[in-house]
Amino acid sequence: MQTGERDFPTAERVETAVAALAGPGWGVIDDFLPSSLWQALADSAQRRLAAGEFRAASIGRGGRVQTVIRGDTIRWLEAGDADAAERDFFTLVERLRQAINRRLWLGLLDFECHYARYPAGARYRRHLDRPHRRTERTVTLVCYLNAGWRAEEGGALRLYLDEDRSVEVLPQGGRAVVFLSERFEHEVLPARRPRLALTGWYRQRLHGGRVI
Ligand SMILES: O=C(O)CCC(=O)C(=O)O
Ligand SMILES: [Fe+2]
Repeated sequence: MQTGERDFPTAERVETAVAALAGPGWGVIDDFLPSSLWQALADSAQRRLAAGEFRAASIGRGGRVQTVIRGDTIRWLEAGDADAAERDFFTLVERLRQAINRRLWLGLLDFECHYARYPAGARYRRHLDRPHRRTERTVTLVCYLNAGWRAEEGGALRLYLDEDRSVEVLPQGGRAVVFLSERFEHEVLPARRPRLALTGWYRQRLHGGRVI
């Protein structure tokens, strides 16, 4: 951590995320990232976008680009070329990883994440991040990087809780959503303005295509 202010999320917010996963399996945590950090991350994303580092996202493993299903462009974060804000983010997600493992025994080994930018009108249709345990992805963490988002701008994450219930979460800067990747289908609704997020997954080990 570089500054006291970046020393987030506080133990309380980490605890909220862990309790959400242990209880309903999902949760929304406002101000999970302090404004200094999410704004710095938004700047980093814009810089990487301007440098041409984003690519159209594909579907599934080695999948094809299908913008009807998924219209965002992404840039994976790499520890090797991370800037100061991105390194702070890695420190925070490591803290949460350890807290989850202590409480939930999920055996999370690591974390992969990318920036995702949805141009106005783009969406990501209903899907599961971990279909049939075929991927290592166990816990999804999405952190939003958008200043002053208004409800009428759309772009909510719709999370399907069960057969008849869903919640819609606006991509407000600093807000995080966590959920168990194999349990909750979700979709990104189209927005009226570009929508930026840092999306990541804590992973378990896969062995012969199955989790051990
Ligand atoms: O940006 C979001 O709210 C969710 C993105 C998502 O579902 C994904 O990248 O798998
Ligand atoms: Fe997803």
